[in-house]
Amino acid sequence: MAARARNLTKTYGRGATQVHALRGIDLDLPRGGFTAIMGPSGSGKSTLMHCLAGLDQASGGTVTVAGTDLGSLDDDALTIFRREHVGFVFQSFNLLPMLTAGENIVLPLELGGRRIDDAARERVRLLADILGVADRLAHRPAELSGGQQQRVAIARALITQPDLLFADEPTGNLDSTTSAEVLDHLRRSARELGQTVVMVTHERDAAAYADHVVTMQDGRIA
Ligand SMILES: Nc1ncnc2c1ncn2[C@@H]1O[C@H](COP(=O)(O)OP(=O)(O)OP(=O)(O)O)[C@@H](O)[C@H]1O
Repeated sequence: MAARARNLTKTYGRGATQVHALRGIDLDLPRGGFTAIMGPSGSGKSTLMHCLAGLDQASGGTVTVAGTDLGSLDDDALTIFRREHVGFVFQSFNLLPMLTAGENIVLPLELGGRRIDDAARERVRLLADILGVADRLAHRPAELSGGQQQRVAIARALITQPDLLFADEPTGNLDSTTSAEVLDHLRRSARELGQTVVMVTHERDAAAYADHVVTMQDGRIA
């Protein structure tokens, strides 16, 4: 199992303004699986993702990622844990404009103090191939389409071989044809690389690309 949540709860605020964003979530994310988290606005999708990714502390229950109980880590340890075990893709692609696509992809390795050796270069080639951006590596983000930028962002998130890749509304800024292309490449990444992918989405069409769909309703899994 790549990740596991047990009786996960998250409460914001106190007293009259208290919000129970998560009301006891049990969830298993199988290694190499592509899971979509769906549900209406305010149902707790982002909160669940943030707790699973170690971006936010749960109020109760446990989250285990790659065998580590996230509740046992302090803030510094959590930051290191995220850098080594978790990848993120957002609605806005967040590529650095002055770097080429290839330089953006290896950035997480450099930030983690790792050398760009032959194995790293080989992984860049493999990811660029699977994500269909092999002929775009020397271009800057401004010279790429939105879909290409998002596929570069996915390659960047996968370069460290994270135990979990989180994609938060990854096609929110893309038209439907481009979205389909990005989702197809995301699914290929899960299948061909054995990467565990968790995607938060509003859209049923997007969720249809996943192997498993988790539907949230008022802080619970429906
Ligand atoms: N920082 C916060 N402080 C207080 N309440 C919050 C906070 N973050 C989220 N909430 C509340 O928790 C509930 C769940 O929010 P969450 O963002 O997880 O939902 P969501 O399903 O991701 O919604 P959307 O699809 O609109 O992004 C909502 O009622 C929201 O208002």
